[in-house]
This record gives sequence, structure tokens and C-alpha cells, in this order.
Amino acid sequence: MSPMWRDGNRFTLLPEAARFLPAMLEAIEGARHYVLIELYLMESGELADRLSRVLIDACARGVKVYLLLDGFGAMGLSREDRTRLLEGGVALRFFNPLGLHSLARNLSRDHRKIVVVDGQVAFTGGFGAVDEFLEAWYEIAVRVEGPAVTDWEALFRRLWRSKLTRRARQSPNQALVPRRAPADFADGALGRVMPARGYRYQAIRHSLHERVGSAETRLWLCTPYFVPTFALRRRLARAARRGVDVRLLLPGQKHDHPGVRYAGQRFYQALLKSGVRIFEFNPTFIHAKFVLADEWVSIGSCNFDHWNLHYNLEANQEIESPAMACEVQALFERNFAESSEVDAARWAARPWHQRVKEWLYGLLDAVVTRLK
Ligand SMILES: O=P(O)(O)OC[C@H](O)CO
Repeated sequence: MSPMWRDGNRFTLLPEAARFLPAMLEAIEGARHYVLIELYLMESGELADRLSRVLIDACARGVKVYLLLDGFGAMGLSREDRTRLLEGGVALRFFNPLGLHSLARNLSRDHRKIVVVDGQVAFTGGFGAVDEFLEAWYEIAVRVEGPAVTDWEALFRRLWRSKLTRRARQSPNQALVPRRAPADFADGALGRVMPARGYRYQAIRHSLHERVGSAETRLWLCTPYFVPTFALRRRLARAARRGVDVRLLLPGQKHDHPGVRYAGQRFYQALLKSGVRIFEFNPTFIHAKFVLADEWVSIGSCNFDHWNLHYNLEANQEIESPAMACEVQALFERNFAESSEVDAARWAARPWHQRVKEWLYGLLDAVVTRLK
């Protein structure tokens, strides 16, 4: 399937767990036919427990539930929790469990975040079923209704049947039920589901590059792991130099992998010099991944870093809609207001120990991105 724009969709921006978790859980509670869930992270804890409960309840109502987890990202899901899901009737598969394969094969992860209910509604964003998403991390999601749901469902169904996924022992019947057609809204918006599969298929990266290259007024990008490729850095700098308002919303001190932050900070000086504005988010670790280019929005799993673009399965929801662009603009503005803007002159005078960390983690990043 090549990504295509579909009209007639309704999109609802769901910033923060307090909005997207109830929306997702309620959608599952209202399921009548089937639920498809694909996640990178699922670890035993309160959130996994809440999710498991609604999935098992759905099975008890006769709803078919299919849960596809990444074989690495779900390593923290205990044997008891897996058994509970299986005994509750959930069909469970794992993508590419770690094994005696090549390093590249083990590094290839399913990083997508997809929830589909009855073919009518889908959710995507940067979420997972780990307790950090309850409060500690700032995250967003988008609810999708309309024809774009078909494409989210197609992504799930293809991977469910792929040889790279392995069924959990004692998993119940895994045959997927027939899909149901989504509604089409006369007043709906344009949306395109944009997938990526490692270095072999980089549609998300090409789409972003195109937008950065053609942006006329603004290009605002939020990512938790800012380790951009040379091509993206060059495009961001060129956009800023031609007068586009280019801003990056990145994590501040609160980070789950501070080394990744240092690796990305080695690019700050050149970007600031080109006129790119950089904001570091203060309240919590910002784990969300979303972009606004003029009136184009992209929300999903992709961090736009070397690693994601090189190894992972990713998927983003792209939206062309003035109304959604306004909402995302307001969201960015709220977050900029809670961030510290990096000052170019002060950054240029940063202490030597900061530079050493940037150099060291930069070196590590360079080595890791060359692994094949
Ligand atoms: O890979 P992400 O962006 O879903 O984030 C997960 C974190 O890396 C876990 O540490």
C-alpha cells in the first residue's frame, strides 16, 4: 500500500495522558466486534493492568482482541501478566523477539503505536503501556475517525500476519476477523497514514524533508530524541535562513536517556547560528513526537532520529487541516511557554564539561548509527 491522502476524516487532538488514556480505554470498553492494538512498550504496572482489564472484559463480551507487542519493548511484561491476557482470551503476538539473528535483525523494532476499534476509530501517538505515561512523561495522541482508519488497520493486519511476528504460546485462535468499513464524514479533513520500515522504506523521512523544504511560514518540531540526520539538519538550517520560523521543542534536564540529549546538543550551535530557535521543556520529560509545517501536521511514533529512521517500523498520522493546525499551534505555544529558550550567545559560552559530554555521546551516536 502506498500512502495516500484520504478525505472525510475527523481528527481529535488529545494532549496529555489525562485526555488520551480515558478516550482510548472508553473506546475499547465500547467495542462490539474487534480491537487491534500494536505497541512498542508494554511493561507490568498500573497502566498495563488497566489496559489488560479492559481487553479481558472485551473478550468476555465476545469482542475479538488482538495485541501485537514488540518483542524487545514488551520484555518487561511479566509471565503472569501474559498468562492473564491469554487466559482472558486475548490473541497475543510478538514482533521479532530477540534471538540468535544478525545484529541488524535484533535492532529492528516495531516502534508503532496503534489502537483500532471496530474499524471505526483509531488512535496513534507516542504512547505505550508503561507507568511513565500516567504522569511522569508528557505525551500526546490523536483520535482518528473516517477513511484513514482503514490504513491504520491495514498496517496492523499486515504485520500480524508477517513471518516476523511470533504467537505467544497458548494464544487463542489468531485468525483476524473481517474488517469493518469506517464512516465517511462530509465535513471531514484530509489525512494520510505514513509508515516507515527502517532504511529500506523511509517514507516518513521523505515526507518530512519535503515539508521542511517547502514550508513558507513555520516549521515547528517536537521530538524527545533529537539526533537528526545531516540531511534534516541542513534542511532545517536552510528553512530558517530563508525566513521560515523554525522552532524545535526538545526535552530539558528531565530525560530518560540524558546521553541522547547530549548527542543532540552537539548540533545546537550550528542550528542556532542559522536562526533555528530551540526550546527545552521544563515541567517533565517530553516524549511526544509531532510536527507542524504551515498547515500540515504529523503525529505518531517517529522521533526523526537516526535510530528510528534506520531500524524501526514507524507510523505517523499526517493531517492537512487549518483547524487542526490551529490546535497544534496552540499546543506548541503552551509548551514553548513552559520551556527555556536556548540563547545563542550563552550556548556558545557553555562550559567545557558540557562540550565533553556532547563529544563523547556524539561519538557513541556516530558508532551506533553505523551498525548494520
Ligand atoms: O522509543 P520511544 O520513543 O517510544 O520511547 C521509549 C523510550 O525510549 C524508552 O526508554
